[in-house]
Amino acid sequence: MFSGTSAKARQASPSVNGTPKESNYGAFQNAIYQKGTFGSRTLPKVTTDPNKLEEQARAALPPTSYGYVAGGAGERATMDANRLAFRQWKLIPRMLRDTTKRNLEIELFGEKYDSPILMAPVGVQVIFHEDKETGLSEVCSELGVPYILSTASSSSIEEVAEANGAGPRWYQLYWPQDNDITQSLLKRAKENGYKTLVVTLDTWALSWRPTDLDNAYIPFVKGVGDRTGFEDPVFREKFEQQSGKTPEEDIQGASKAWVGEVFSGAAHTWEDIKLLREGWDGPIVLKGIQHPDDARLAVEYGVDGIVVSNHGGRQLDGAVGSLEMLPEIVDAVGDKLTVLFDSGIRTGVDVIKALSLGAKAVLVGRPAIYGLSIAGKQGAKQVLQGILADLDNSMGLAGIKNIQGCNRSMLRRVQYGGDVKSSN
Ligand SMILES: Cc1cc2nc3c(=O)[nH]c(=O)nc-3n(C[C@H](O)[C@H](O)[C@H](O)COP(=O)(O)O)c2cc1C
Ligand SMILES: O=C(O)C(=O)c1ccccc1
Repeated sequence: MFSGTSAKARQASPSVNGTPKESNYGAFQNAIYQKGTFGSRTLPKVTTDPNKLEEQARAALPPTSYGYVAGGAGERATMDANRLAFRQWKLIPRMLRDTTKRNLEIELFGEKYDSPILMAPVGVQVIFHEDKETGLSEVCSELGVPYILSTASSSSIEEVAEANGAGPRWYQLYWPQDNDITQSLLKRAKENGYKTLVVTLDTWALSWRPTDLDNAYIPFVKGVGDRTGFEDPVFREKFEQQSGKTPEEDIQGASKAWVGEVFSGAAHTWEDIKLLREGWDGPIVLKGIQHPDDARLAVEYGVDGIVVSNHGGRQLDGAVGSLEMLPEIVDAVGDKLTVLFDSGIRTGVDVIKALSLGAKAVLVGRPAIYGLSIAGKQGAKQVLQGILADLDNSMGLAGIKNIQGCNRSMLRRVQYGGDVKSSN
């Protein structure tokens, strides 16, 4: 694989006495050119073109898995809106600022991170590649990218912690109805070194997803992606008491019970945030916020952060593009809690736009999963490295030296949106 941006390599240039740590994500770009020009000509198996990635993944995957990751809700109007929202902001580059050396470091909840990119929680990764969550969390650790493990994972909380090793990891909660089960999940996440809790609010029921409906494809009713539940001591005990069987003896029954716990009702309300606090002393981040008033409520209820997200257009169709809401939300609460962003990030420039509109960091979903689908964990690593290299390079070209340099003075809102996709 290409060298250049491993955590090890970057440890060679730590920040000393407050001297800014220099990024070397650009080494990845150089390595690709070198290999192609002078080397074995083993060019990247995974395309560097953001507009071709989805197509490569389609060729690599069974139609059901492809439909699951690439699909969205309804007529995909929210998915389109996510990309169009990015097209409406353009960068205004600055010159003669000597940005040859950049620093991409950020701080979230008192912890330093190498870059403003996190791996979004994505469930059932085994349907994309056998490397699944363990493999992806391993390469995220190599890149210093925080890995957010989904409750709907196909690897266990414990296995992922081991694969992720010393890497930063967060835990995403699909919030069970039963508080005993919730507390048990929080305890396991905490014991296994997950530092921040991300509570997803927008998927208390699955949306109308035509591709999956036409394929009649829903992995977790057959036990795939249900390990978190099946292995949970409290869920097991309750299920066994009720059915007289272990989850393994009655996979269908246990799947139904587990899906019922996490995806079958909107019983939670703002007051319930207190229940989460009982079992979690670390930072709590609410994922799926789109309305400034909900952001204000998040402040009122004392959470530490939010992810401005519409779940990558996979939940409510016809919803506003996620980036569209970001500036308003930042204006409403940006100094009171940490605002993160996702839905539609495809390039390094997208990252600059989201940060310039006030997000402190962004989550990347589908692109990394396409990489995983095409070439396993190394494929996912290439995609994430590519976005990091593009971010680093584009910051330099725009005249931005560090993350603080990403601000609204860098942006112009335009009327022309252009196509959702362009090709060359
Ligand atoms: C296949 C797939 C599975 C997902 N599973 C989860 C999940 O288990 N939990 C969650 O909070 N979000 C989940 N998401 C949403 C992502 O965390 C993220 O919000 C979204 O992918 C961001 O949009 P993007 O794909 O355009 O980057 C999933 C997304 C995809 C594509
Ligand atoms: O598909 C999703 O978007 C998602 O969040 C999910 C829901 C259930 C299981 C796995 C992923």
